[in-house]
Amino acid sequence: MKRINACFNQLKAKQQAALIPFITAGDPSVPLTVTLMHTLVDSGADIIELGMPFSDPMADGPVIQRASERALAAGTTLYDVLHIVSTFRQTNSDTPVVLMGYVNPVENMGYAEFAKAAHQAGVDGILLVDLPPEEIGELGDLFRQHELDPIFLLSPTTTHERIARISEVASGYLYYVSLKGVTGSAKLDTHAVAEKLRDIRSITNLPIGVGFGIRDAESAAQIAQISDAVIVGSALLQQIEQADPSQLTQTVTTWFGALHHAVVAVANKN
Ligand SMILES: O=P(O)(O)OC[C@@H](O)[C@@H](O)c1c[nH]c2ccccc12
Repeated sequence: MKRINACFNQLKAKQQAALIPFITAGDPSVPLTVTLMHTLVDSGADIIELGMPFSDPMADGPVIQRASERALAAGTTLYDVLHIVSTFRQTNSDTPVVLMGYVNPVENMGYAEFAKAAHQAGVDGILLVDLPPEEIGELGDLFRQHELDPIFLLSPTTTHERIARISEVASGYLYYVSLKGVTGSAKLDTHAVAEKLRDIRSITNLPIGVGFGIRDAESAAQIAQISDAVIVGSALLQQIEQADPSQLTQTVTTWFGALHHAVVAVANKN
C-alpha cells in the first residue's frame, strides 16, 4: 500500500488526526533539513511536507518567504531537495514525504525526469501550488505511473462542482486552506472550517488536511477534532529561525512535541 494511505488508515483506527509539519528544504542547510525531518518524526510528525524553495512563492507569507530565500541563498536546488529525501529514506521507510512548491523549477527539470527521480528518492505526494487540477495533464499520468499522490488545495471559496472535480484527480489527501490569504495568517475560524469540512465530506471520501493559521497546541487541538490532518508551517519555521543553532533539535522537539501531545489528547477523548 502507498505510504500516505497506510498512514491515514493507521491513524483512523486510533481516531487520531495526522500531524503534518511543513519545513523548507535547505533551510538552514541540506544536512540540517534531514536532521530536522528525523527530529520531527521523533516528536510526533505523521507525514512531512517538504517545501521546494522558489524565488517567487506567491502563496507564502513572510516567514516561509524568508525560509525560501535562506535556502536559495545557500544554493539549494531541486536535486538537493530530492537528495534530502533519499538521505532521509536511508533510515526511515515509513513516514510519508510530500513535496510542496511551484511548477517552474519542476518544469525546468522536466516533468518525466522529476516524477521518476521523486519516486526513486522515496517521495510520496506532490503539491504544486500554481498547478490547477485542470492543467495537470501529462504530469498526472506521470505521477500515477510513479506512485506519487497528487495533492490539491481547496479553499473557502471552492464550489461543490470544483471540489468534485478535484477529488477525481487527487489522491492521498486533500489540503483545505482554512482562510483566504497567504501562509502564516493568524485569523483561524474553527467554526467556519468545520462547516466547510462537512460540506467537503459530503462530496469525497479522501482524508482532509487543514492548514493556514495553526500556530500552537490549542489551535492544533481544535483542528484535530474536526479534520483528518493538522498542517503547521509558519509557526514551526519561526521556531527554527529563532532557535539558537546549537539548540535547534531541542527547540523543535519541545515545541512540536507539545502540538503532538495536544493532538493525541484530543483523539483519546473521542
Ligand atoms: O504557514 P501556515 O499558516 O502554518 O500554513 C501551512 C503552510 O505554510 C504550508 O502547508 C505551505 C507552505 N507553502 C504553501 C503554499 C501553499 C499552500 C500551503 C503551503
